[in-house]
Amino acid sequence: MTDADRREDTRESEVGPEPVTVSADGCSLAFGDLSVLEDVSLTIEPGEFVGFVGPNGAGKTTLLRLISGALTPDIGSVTIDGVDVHDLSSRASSRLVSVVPQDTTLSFSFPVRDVVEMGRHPHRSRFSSPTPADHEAVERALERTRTADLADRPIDEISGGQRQRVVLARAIAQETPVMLLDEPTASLDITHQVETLELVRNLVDEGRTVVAAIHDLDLAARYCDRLVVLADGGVARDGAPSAVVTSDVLAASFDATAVVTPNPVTGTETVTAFRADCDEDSLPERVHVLGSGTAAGGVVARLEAAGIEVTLGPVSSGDAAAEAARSIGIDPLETEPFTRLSSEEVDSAGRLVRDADVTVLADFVVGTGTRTLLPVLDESESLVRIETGPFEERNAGSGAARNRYESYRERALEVPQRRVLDAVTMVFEKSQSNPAASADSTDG
Ligand SMILES: Nc1ncnc2c1ncn2[C@@H]1O[C@H](COP(=O)(O)OP(=O)(O)OP(=O)(O)O)[C@@H](O)[C@H]1O
Repeated sequence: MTDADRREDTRESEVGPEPVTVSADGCSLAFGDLSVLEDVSLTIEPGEFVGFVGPNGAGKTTLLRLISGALTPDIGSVTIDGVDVHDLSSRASSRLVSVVPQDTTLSFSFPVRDVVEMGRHPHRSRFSSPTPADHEAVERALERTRTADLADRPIDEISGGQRQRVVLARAIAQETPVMLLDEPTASLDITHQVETLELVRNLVDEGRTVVAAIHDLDLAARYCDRLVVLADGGVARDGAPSAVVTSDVLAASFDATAVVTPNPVTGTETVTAFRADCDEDSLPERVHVLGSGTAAGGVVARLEAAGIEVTLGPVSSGDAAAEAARSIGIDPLETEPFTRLSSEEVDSAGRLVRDADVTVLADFVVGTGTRTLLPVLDESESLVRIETGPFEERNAGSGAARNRYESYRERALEVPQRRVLDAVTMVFEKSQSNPAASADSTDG
């Protein structure tokens, strides 16, 4: 054993067993004149899965590279379990931290198994052959990433997504207490995205500390314990996904118009972002939505995200639109399903329509519950309608009421169904085409 190896081994034993803590303390870094990170401090606790999120160019990769020791901060330091990463030999640091880079292109043509086996190098002394334990670790990593069937293929002859899983396998075979992943799901199809993040989650549950830059906020919220938003050179927000993935944070850090609703299946935050292509000063202040289902729910969410005051109803309790509205803090005018509206309910609906600058009919159904509502539409200054399926099917058997509704349909500005989530744009178009918004509006 050389002196250098002995020094490395001493440092390795100082680092201690897993799990470990990662800390960045007052880190600043500039590339020439471009300041990328300024005074960034954060601590990642042992066994935590932390996601770095933020707009393009915010410094997520740069911070990961600071943590891995590939870059040195101009000011500040990064420590892993109290040891400055720059005091570690490259071998010692490779036994502590594995990295899956954003660009997984490799400049050689080795078989996949050999690439994964490279993850074992930090565990062996130079020039020694792989041990049975090394072989086992490699096979386990191939299995866990479902790349065993690729093991004999040359790395430069597999797809980008397959290569990404192989590079993750190499990092797993490295058996480090800390893993740094830069966009680990970027080239993966939807099944492999979920599979990969569940695998990472398992690695975390086994005690590893994982930090990953992730663009997909829904996936980040679903799998990470904690999210750190990087923006404008610093940590803009740091906390549990539910505290970080909010429309306010997205507006402030990503300059995004977005609505955040609970995913109906996972219960975690789901982000729906929209184009910001309207002149906000010309938008109506208040819009009433009449309708049901995901069409009405989507319109409500979209308008609310644009800062418009939105009302909804009457809508049957339990309807998807009512649920969507409530999840973003809007109280709909709710009624019993399949029952005639009371005169009070019709009056309330009339008030909401009158008070709104624009009324949106979103998959409005002319049924027992809603036919008494039709006269209320006369109160509307400006109608927009969206139908995401055949009107005839939805309203089959509605008889005379249906004929009456047809006249309102004709008056309404029709928008194609694919634009349900462009509700702001269409409402904007309507208010532009009808600036006076007079009570006797007959345009359409
Ligand atoms: N080696 C480099 N030399 C000069 N500038 C660099 C270098 N690496 C990154 N930058 C710049 O630093 C800034 C941060 O880049 P970084 O890759 O860390 O951002 P990111 O948040 O990971 O972005 P993305 O989401 O697009 O992957 C960018 O403006 C980028 O152009």
